[in-house]
Amino acid sequence: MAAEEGNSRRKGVVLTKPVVYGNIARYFGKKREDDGHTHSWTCYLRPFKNEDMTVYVKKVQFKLHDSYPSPVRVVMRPPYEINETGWGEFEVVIKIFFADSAEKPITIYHLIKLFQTDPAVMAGKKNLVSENYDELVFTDPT
Ligand SMILES: O=C(Nc1ccc(C(=O)N2CC(c3nccs3)C2)s1)[C@@H]1CCCN1
Repeated sequence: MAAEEGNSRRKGVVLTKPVVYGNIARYFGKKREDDGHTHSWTCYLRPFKNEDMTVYVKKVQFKLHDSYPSPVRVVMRPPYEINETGWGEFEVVIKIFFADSAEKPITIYHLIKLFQTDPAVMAGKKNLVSENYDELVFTDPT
């Protein structure tokens, strides 16, 4: 009988990695003359608790709107974030690639939020924060 093929997956083990993703934004106070941009923003993927994500993340790709130069931005090391400016809200596609090549990449969709009714945010006196909590779940990890 052929020996059972070695399988390095740890059956029945589930690893959960809590993360936060989203953006902060700040109104310039007025439209920028040269390009019409009105806000600076940072789109990010962070661990929910302080931990080194490089243990299990190989790289994080942020796909911006095609009107941005080099819209596919790859971040190899923390902080996994993109700093940009703009004038409107659009969807960023965040794709997480894992150190374990057996793990398929995970895709997260985040709408860049710039506008909020809070007067301090509207006046550019306070950052807007738009973020979500999620958990990356690995079953039978290697
Ligand atoms: O706003 C929206 N889409 C946007 C896509 C890109 C935006 C932006 O802010 N920018 C492009 C970027 C640059 N262009 C040239 C150099 S960088 C600055 S906004 C939609 C339209 C209706 C509702 N939301």
